[in-house]
Amino acid sequence: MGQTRDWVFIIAAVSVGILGSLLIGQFVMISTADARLSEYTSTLLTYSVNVAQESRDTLGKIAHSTQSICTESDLERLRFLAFRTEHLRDVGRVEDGRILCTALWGILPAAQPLPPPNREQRDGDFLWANAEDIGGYGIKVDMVVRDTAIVFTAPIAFQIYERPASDLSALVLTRDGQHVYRRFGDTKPLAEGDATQTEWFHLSPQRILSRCSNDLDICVVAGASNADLLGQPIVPLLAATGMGALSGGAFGWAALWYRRRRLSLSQQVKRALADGSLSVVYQPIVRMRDKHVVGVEALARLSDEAGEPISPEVFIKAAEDAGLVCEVARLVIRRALADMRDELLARRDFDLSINLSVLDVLDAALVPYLNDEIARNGLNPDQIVLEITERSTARREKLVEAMKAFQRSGHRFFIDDFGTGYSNLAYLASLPISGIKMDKMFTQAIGKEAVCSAIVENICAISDRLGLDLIVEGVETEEQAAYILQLRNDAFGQGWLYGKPGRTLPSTGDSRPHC
Ligand SMILES: Nc1nc2c(ncn2[C@@H]2O[C@@H]3COP(=O)(O)O[C@H]4[C@@H](O)[C@H](n5cnc6c(=O)[nH]c(N)nc65)O[C@@H]4COP(=O)(O)O[C@H]3[C@H]2O)c(=O)[nH]1
Repeated sequence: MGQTRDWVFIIAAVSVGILGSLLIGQFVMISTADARLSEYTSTLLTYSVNVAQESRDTLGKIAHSTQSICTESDLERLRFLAFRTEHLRDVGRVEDGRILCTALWGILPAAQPLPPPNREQRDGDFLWANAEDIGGYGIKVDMVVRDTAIVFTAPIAFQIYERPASDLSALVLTRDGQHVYRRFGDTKPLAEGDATQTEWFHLSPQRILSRCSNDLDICVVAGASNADLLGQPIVPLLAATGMGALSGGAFGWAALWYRRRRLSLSQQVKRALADGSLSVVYQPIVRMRDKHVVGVEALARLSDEAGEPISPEVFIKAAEDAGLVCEVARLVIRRALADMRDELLARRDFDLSINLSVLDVLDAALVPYLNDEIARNGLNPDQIVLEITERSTARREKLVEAMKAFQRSGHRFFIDDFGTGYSNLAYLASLPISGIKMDKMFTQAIGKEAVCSAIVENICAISDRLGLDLIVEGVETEEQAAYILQLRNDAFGQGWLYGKPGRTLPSTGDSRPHC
């Protein structure tokens, strides 16, 4: 059942991955198409406006001429104007709807009647698009007439736009769309389309964009039709699908693995609590100047099904997440008090340090539990040292209150892993503590990293000034011990130099490692 559910989850993740990658692919395609379309529309509009502006300027110059029309001097001026234009083929004169003369043809032997115009503009200009058989030569041409002036747009004026890329098309037209100046490519989809389709939320593969001139009655509606991922060649399509399937599958597998690992970790803690296989080891704490053992730290141990040890930092976190950490604390307290009972009773200067998580300290039922266990074993509460590592400042006030409850019962607190996380100096002042444990990362940097050595010096000096005991963690070499001792002669030490964590109590004063 569980396996079937896992497979369904993986298949769902693969499907989501494929869908996601196809969606991303489609987004990439449309944004690329939109960028091309925007560029194409802008350049075509600019070009069309230039052509129209040249027509208008030339018409203005001819219409406002004071010359009598089609006289030799008028023709000379027309030729001059025609010669200077870039996008016009010819310019001329009309009267009563007939062409009388042009710069190119001179005076026509017979005046040529104009066909009815396609459009009359508000400013009085008449427009013809593709007017046929002008001059009787079978020529198709675009023309504009103003008063007695006529200009003919050069048929090749838009030549560079005549053959757009196969997926592009465009219409150059008036703002109301009634008069089309030019068509490029297959403009059928443009007539049917919606010019807002380049908005990001339109995933349509047919992209349409419309832009208009601010000054002239000219707009460009352009379209790109190649923004369809599914219409692409099979290889990139398969590649996108494969990538999506792979990433979806990998994500699904990783999520399952993470869930299983977390589940199994908390289940292992639960089982170990039930069958008692969660064990406790003890590491000696010594007075560094004479290596006299003054106490032990109880450390919880858990192994996986293959017998491999699981780091306490990992399973304690899992226990915290699964709401089991208070049970772990009770088991460690019960075991450690029983294991160390004889030594604690025999030596009043011998302490037992127990790690508590913040959740343990906040657990109001733990104080009576600890007191009951101490009383049951006939021990002194001041021989029990509680170590906490504060990693969050969020519940500081509550934490201080809870710590005071333990303190009232005679227990002492040490801040563990001092120098990491939030256990800073300002924090020290606010906590009811007897001492600090300097994190092993500083000890192990002694003689190697100048910055850490400086921190060690400061920790030694400040703890001394505040009257706090100092336990130095992770002492592995005589050099580290010597360095600490010249800073604080009364420091306590814990580390492999004095003894590794072991199941049994290290014998008093013995500095040899216990494994
Ligand atoms: N490299 C090196 N390491 C040394 C040396 N001397 C001691 N250590 C290791 O340093 C850690 C000291 O414990 P901690 O700072 O309280 O840090 C502890 C403590 O925060 C937590 N922990 C362990 N047992 C318990 C428990 O019963 N309850 C709670 N809440 N936390 C626990 O897990 C942490 C890690 O515990 P361990 O893996 O046992 O790791 C232990 C110990 O094995 C040394 O010379 N060199």
